[in-house]
Formats: sequence, C-alpha cells, structure tokens
Amino acid sequence: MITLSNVTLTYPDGASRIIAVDNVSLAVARGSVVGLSGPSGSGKSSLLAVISTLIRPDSGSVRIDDVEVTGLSLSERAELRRDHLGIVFQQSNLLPALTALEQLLVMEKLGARTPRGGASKAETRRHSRSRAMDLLAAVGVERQAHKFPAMLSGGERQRVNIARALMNDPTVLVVDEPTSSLDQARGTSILNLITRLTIEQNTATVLVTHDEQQLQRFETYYVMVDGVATRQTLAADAQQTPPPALLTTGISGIPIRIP
Ligand SMILES: Nc1ncnc2c1ncn2[C@@H]1O[C@H](COP(=O)(O)OP(=O)(O)OP(=O)(O)O)[C@@H](O)[C@H]1O
Repeated sequence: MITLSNVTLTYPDGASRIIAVDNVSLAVARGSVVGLSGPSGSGKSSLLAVISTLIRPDSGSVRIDDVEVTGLSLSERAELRRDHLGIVFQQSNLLPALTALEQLLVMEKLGARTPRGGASKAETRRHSRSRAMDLLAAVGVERQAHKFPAMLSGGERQRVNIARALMNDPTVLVVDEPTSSLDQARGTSILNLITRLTIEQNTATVLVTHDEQQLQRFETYYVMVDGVATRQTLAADAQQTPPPALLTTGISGIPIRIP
C-alpha cells in the first residue's frame, strides 16, 4: 500500500524555489495499478522519486505499507527499497555483460539475503534460480534466459526489466514510462503484462505514461499539471456498462480493467 498525504517537493531555482510536487495526496492499494500522466515538466518523475524514497519531500507524509518513510535515514531507505520496492525505469538499464537470467540473480546477490529457515547456500541458490526462471516465464521471455541484452528486442529488454524489478518480491512497483521506446502494439502488451503481474504478485503499482489513451484502462488515474495531481475516474457511463469479460478483481477487491 502506498499512501501520500499533502506531499510537497521543491527544488532550488536561482534565488527562489520551484514547486515540482504541490500538496499531492493519493493512495494505491495492493493488487491495483494507478496511472499517472501529465505534460512534460509537470512533476511526474519527481513524484515517482518521492514514492521510490529516492528524494525526501519538503513536507507531507509518505507511507509504504505501514512505514512512514520521510523520517528514515539514507541507509534505512536503501534497505526499504531493496526489500519492498521494485522500480522499472523508462529506458531499459540492463547490465550489458549479464544474461537475462543473471540480471535477475544479481538482485538477490545485491540483497545479500541470508538463507531462509536454515536453508543451505546451495538451496538458496536453487530457490533464487527457480524464482528467476518463473518470473522470466511470467513475462514471456524464458526462452531468452541465456541471451545478453544486445541480443534482445526492445520489448524483450523491457520484459526482463520488469521481471528483475519483481525478483525481491516487492510490495510496491514503480514504473516510469515503460512503453516510451516501444511501438503501440508492444506498448499495449507491456501494460497488459504489468496489470496482470500487479494482481498475481499483489503489488501496489504506480505507472507513469505519456499516452492518455493508455490511461483509460485504469480505474483510477491522476493527471499532473504544474505539480498538482488531479484524480480521474472512469466516466460514469463507462462504469455502468463495463464489458463483463474485461473486468477482474484485484486481490485488494478493487476492480481492474484488463483489455
Ligand atoms: N534536480 C532538479 N533541480 C531543479 N529543478 C528540477 C530538478 N528536477 C526537476 N526539476 C524541475 O521540476 C519540475 C518537474 O520536473 P519532473 O522531471 O518531475 O517533470 P516530469 O513531469 O517528469 O517531466 P517529463 O515528462 O519531461 O519527464 C520541472 O519544472 C523541472 O524543470
């Protein structure tokens, strides 16, 4: 669960300050996706950076699950990101020297988790490998597991990115413009994938997209203008006559549109 209350973020701008995020409040339940859009410079990336605990806001409250993150130290925030957050950036930022499978396995190494329940290192390694292969299968690139990024298409690289973000079983998934380098069909398929994984992995997902049409798929989305986020919901008539096959219910009980 992500809960923001009255969050404001400013940056220095010469002698004064520019307001990038202006008194934003929003909530995202686990098992649901909230979309975020708005013109260039409206504050979307700044808001994602606040949610990702990369930037501390000037004021307001940011809660990830039940933890108020604004008071945490740098190392505590790094730990929270490692254990609870999955982040998918705009451009694929896979490591060129690692195969798709290794991109996921390295996340466990970074996490340096101790073997659970007295499991041996070998058992932990087997468990990690099996989770990584399951995730690569879930995003549809299991056959590319042993390929390097240069051997993958743009869409496949973004799928590996998404699988990697889920490797440490996050409760929160933050996705910044996942379709910007993809054509319409591949973009739609990536958004379908993120919607499905949000339900399957029970994450609270925030997704930024420039594509207003794509936003219509989300029950709730926000449009940012000059740092202010305004909540939008599906038009009343669309809510009254949903195509039955297109609605499913997230684990949180919140309906989610699956195109
Ligand atoms: N590090 C920074 N220092 C100063 N100003 C910044 C900084 N980062 C962003 N800004 C300013 O804050 C405002 C919001 O920027 P932000 O990058 O959050 O917008 P955005 O909606 O993500 O834009 P885009 O869609 O172009 O990525 C802009 O006016 C930008 O110039």
